[in-house]
Amino acid sequence: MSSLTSEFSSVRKPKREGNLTEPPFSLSTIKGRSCQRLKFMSIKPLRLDEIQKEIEEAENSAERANVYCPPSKEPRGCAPLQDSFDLNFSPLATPSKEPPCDKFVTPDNRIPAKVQCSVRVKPALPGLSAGSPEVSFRRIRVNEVGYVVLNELGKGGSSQVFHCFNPETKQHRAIKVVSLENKVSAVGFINEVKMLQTLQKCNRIIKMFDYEIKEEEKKLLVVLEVGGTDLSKILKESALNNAHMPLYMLLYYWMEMLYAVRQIHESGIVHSDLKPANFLEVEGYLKLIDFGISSCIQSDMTSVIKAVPEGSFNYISPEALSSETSSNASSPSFGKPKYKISYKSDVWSLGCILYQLVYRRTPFQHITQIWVKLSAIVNPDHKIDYPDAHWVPQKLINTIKKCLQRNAKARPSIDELITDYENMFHSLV
Ligand SMILES: Nc1ncnc2c1ncn2[C@@H]1O[C@H](COP(=O)(O)OP(=O)(O)OP(=O)(O)O)[C@@H](O)[C@H]1O
Repeated sequence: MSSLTSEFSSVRKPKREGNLTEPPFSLSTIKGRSCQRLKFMSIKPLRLDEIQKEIEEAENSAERANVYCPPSKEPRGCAPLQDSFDLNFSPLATPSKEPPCDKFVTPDNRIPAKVQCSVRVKPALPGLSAGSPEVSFRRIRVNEVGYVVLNELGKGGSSQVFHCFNPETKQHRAIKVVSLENKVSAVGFINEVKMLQTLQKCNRIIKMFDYEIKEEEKKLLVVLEVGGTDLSKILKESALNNAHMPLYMLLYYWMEMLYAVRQIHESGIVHSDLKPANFLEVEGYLKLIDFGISSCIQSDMTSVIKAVPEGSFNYISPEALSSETSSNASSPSFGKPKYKISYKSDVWSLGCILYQLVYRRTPFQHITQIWVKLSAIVNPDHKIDYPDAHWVPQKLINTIKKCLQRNAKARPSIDELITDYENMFHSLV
């Protein structure tokens, strides 16, 4: 953990929850991938997260059935009553049998329906008669601020996100609990915290209120504003309906994505992993989350060089898969592959998402063999299919075509896409 600690020490730790604003950082890192295995691949996807995630999820499914509980003082499951938060509600009726600690019971009044608490009978505690129920909550402490865990909001490769409640301030928060066991993905999460700090002034970026590294437990806890559904879940639901997404919804999501990405590009940041799961609905807006592999671009540059390909397979740009090698023999990177990522790489990913909003699949999703898929993405002779889509204006299909050009320079900028969108919108109303 020593290298991790030093990475983190460059990030100022806020004492208490508050508004975080820090100067930009210029760290470019890798997240969640196996560099060793990549050495043996002819086409090297920089990011094997999807595959790794599935394997890890399968391995850890039993463990993840339980919510996070700091291991130090309390046994997994129930905390002693005196440590519980006073939420000012009556305990539940005594259950006839002692339920297992991990079984949650949901009280039906005074607290939100989704609140989960554990109940066990423990006789002869001060103030409680024998057989009285002990009601305690799963809790998470971040920099001495206590939060009650309400329910799980989502999972990532090495993280769980919980809906939490601060009984003192009565505020709802999302707390991301990240395992730092894997040093490679830990670097990505450190990058994410730094990027989030940089972007706190932007209203289309998820708000981060606080964070803490629990070194002994090898956990990073990040306190965020609570969002609703992410765009991938919205798309899945819409696909289940077996109907096209209504045009007004489609345009709304497209506009929201453009405004969110414009904010990061204006801040000199390339996201590099734009996909529906990384756009979260918060109070009617779409906000960006997950900056694990994003990079700062210096003001006098237009691109950044990466050592390995990065991004999710169905949204990754051709340039993130095509390596160039340095021809300068005196350069330390001589002979090593380099991948040139620019703002236009995000535009490609946005084009893939817009394609998915229209056609309910991504442009290369039908190619199941991974290497065939990656070859198709980089191959200019592979023509992307644009079936008839009479339910959307042709201008929208043209926008997708402009975004999905293999020549990154030919793609429009975010500002141009916003102008296109506004013109199209005005012609529709
Ligand atoms: N602030 C939030 N409010 C509500 N839900 C959230 C919030 N943050 C994350 N989630 C949910 O949790 C899921 C996982 O979060 P996130 O993408 O940040 O994790 P990750 O570990 O970085 O993921 P990945 O492994 O894909 O990089 C999201 O897709 C989303 O559904």
